[in-house]
Amino acid sequence: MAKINEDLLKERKKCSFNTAELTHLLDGGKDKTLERHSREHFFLDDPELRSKIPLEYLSHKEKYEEAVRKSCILFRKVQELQEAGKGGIENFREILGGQLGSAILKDGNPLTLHYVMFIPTITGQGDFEQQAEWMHKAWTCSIIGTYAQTELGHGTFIRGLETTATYDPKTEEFVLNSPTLTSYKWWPGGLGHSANFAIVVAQLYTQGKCHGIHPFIVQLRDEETHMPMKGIKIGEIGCKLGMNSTNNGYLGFENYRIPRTNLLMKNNKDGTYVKSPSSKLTYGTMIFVRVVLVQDCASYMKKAVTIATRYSAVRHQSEMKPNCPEPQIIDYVTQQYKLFPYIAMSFAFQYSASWLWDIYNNVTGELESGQLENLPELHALACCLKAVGTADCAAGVETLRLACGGHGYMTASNLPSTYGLATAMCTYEGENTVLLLQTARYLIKIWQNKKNIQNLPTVRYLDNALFNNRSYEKSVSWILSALQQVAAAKIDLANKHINDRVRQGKAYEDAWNETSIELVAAADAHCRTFLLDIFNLTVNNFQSISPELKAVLTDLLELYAVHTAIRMTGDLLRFTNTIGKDVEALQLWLEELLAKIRPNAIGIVDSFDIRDEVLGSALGAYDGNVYERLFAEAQKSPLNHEPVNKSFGLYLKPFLKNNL
Ligand SMILES: Cc1cc2nc3c(=O)[nH]c(=O)nc-3n(C[C@H](O)[C@H](O)[C@H](O)COP(=O)(O)OP(=O)(O)OC[C@H]3O[C@@H](n4cnc5c(N)ncnc54)[C@H](O)[C@@H]3O)c2cc1C
Repeated sequence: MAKINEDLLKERKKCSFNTAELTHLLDGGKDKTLERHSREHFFLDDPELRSKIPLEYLSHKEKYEEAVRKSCILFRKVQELQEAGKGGIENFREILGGQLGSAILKDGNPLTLHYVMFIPTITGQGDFEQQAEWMHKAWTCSIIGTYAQTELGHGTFIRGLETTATYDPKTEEFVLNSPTLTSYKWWPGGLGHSANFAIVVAQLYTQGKCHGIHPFIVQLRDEETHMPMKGIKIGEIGCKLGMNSTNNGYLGFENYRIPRTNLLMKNNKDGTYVKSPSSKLTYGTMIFVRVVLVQDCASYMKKAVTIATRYSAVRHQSEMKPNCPEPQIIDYVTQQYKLFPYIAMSFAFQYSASWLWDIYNNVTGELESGQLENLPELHALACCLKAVGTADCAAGVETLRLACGGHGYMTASNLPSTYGLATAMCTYEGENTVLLLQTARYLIKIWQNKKNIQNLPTVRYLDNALFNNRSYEKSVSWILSALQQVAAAKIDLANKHINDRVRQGKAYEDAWNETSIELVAAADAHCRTFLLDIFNLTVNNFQSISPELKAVLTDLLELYAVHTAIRMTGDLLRFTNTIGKDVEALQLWLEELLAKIRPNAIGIVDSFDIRDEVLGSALGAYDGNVYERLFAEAQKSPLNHEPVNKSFGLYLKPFLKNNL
């Protein structure tokens, strides 16, 4: 093993708790940690899954080809695990998500949609015969699918999609068409050149009537030659801010015929179809993906914060006192403020994600037995957690990148591509503002009718939070109560403004739109109370952990609470009993917590136990040999493989000589 940087060695000695204890707690037990290690060993120690040349130096085409090569090996290995009886959802979670997935395929996986959307949609929306026909082929990867919903002209508003599927009773087929340029499918991952099948969402026409959007299974390419089928116009959409190997594609149809049985829904022979009684079941897949995204937020945040915190311990800069040695940058309080709140936030995301996961499983169980009452509450919560989680994660990764100064701007820090992955999450699977408005719609409904509110655990607090008015005290419970009061007041005010506007003669929809800035803020505040509430409950419920670890987790909980409160200072002053003196007290408390966390910062990020291959960063490796690693990475630049580049002879030399 390489020599460990002296500063990191000292930091590790300072740590007041057992890092392995925290690792096991985060993994859900020692056996889970061992299971994760064995999975990491299985994937990360396979030389075939390493790239010989850093992705950044490959052309767009080469990046894609390398990603397909690795994806195939990756999924073959998953199949191997399944055949050995070691299959489980965790393998898919890890290799598709923020840990192993982004370590092996830094710029995205062109086959992800096959597992994340194609298979779940067939499971969720195909009838028994359709599942029998397609699931085996899909699971064994004899076909590769994607999910084609978004079009050039419409993403959020799916009822506005323009692709048509017109039933032809003579041949018992649907005829697919893209009547306009804006009706071209645009964005689906893997659609460009990877998938040969897709779930296509299109407007269903039968007997001259439109029945709205429906999902169809559509073959895109020949299973042998991979040539596009006749009537299919297909390609890749081009370069993006990040995720450049996910092969996002476009797709158009010209009188393309598919069998009637490819409509994913029970429909009878003559095409007069019967709508599924429980279309709400499709919410299940959407909620599932959002739960996974909140987990990914925790993963990306842990990665970024590990990189930036280790780097901050190794990096020395400037003088704090004249003629004293340059301090580690982690000793600047402004630096601590850029790092530690995001360490705390990783915990908040992880705890809320696991809470959401448990509730999701309960509600899915209820759905199967026909109970739908708890679905709206879960849906509202999943929407706002996805929106607030991804927005905070993207902003956090960017803050952490800036915290690494110039070196954070290097792709070798792995912070730029982590940002690319994080910020994409703000848009896909429901654009964030739109999702917050969906949560707001639920909150307004609850506000207007509080009859059953005590049976709804995530909104129960709204019953009387408007009157909390607790005088300041230095406790998480006070902050929670104040945040709840803010959320309630914002919902109340937005509700009042909608009603005022309606009273002035505005249509409800216009009143809603005119109030939507406030509605989004109300949903955001509601979500932040939830994140803090769950963090608080989780830490308080830990029974069998050591007092040293409990103390660290309490520091992080308090930091998360105070940081949230300070970010909402204006709201606290406006809607609660808080006065200027209390804000000053909060600020002092924040500074006190930063100082308390300082000696344990490296220990905490070490406990995340993220392998160097997953961090993929010259700045964040366990050994802290930042400068050596940066130098080694620079040597990989193809420009450094020859002492003089040909552009000298071609352009520079004539230019220099002309200027003589
Ligand atoms: C990396 C990436 C991968 C993707 N992968 C897929 C995929 O595999 N399959 C697929 O089908 N799609 C995919 N998409 C598309 C994605 O689902 C859409 O981009 C997303 O749903 C947002 O829709 P939009 O682009 O039409 O944005 P728009 O809806 O046009 O949003 C633009 C702006 O309008 C605002 N806006 C829109 N509607 C409202 C409203 N009702 N109220 C207030 N404001 C509103 C939004 O807040 C936003 O600010 C992907 C997108 C990205 C970035």
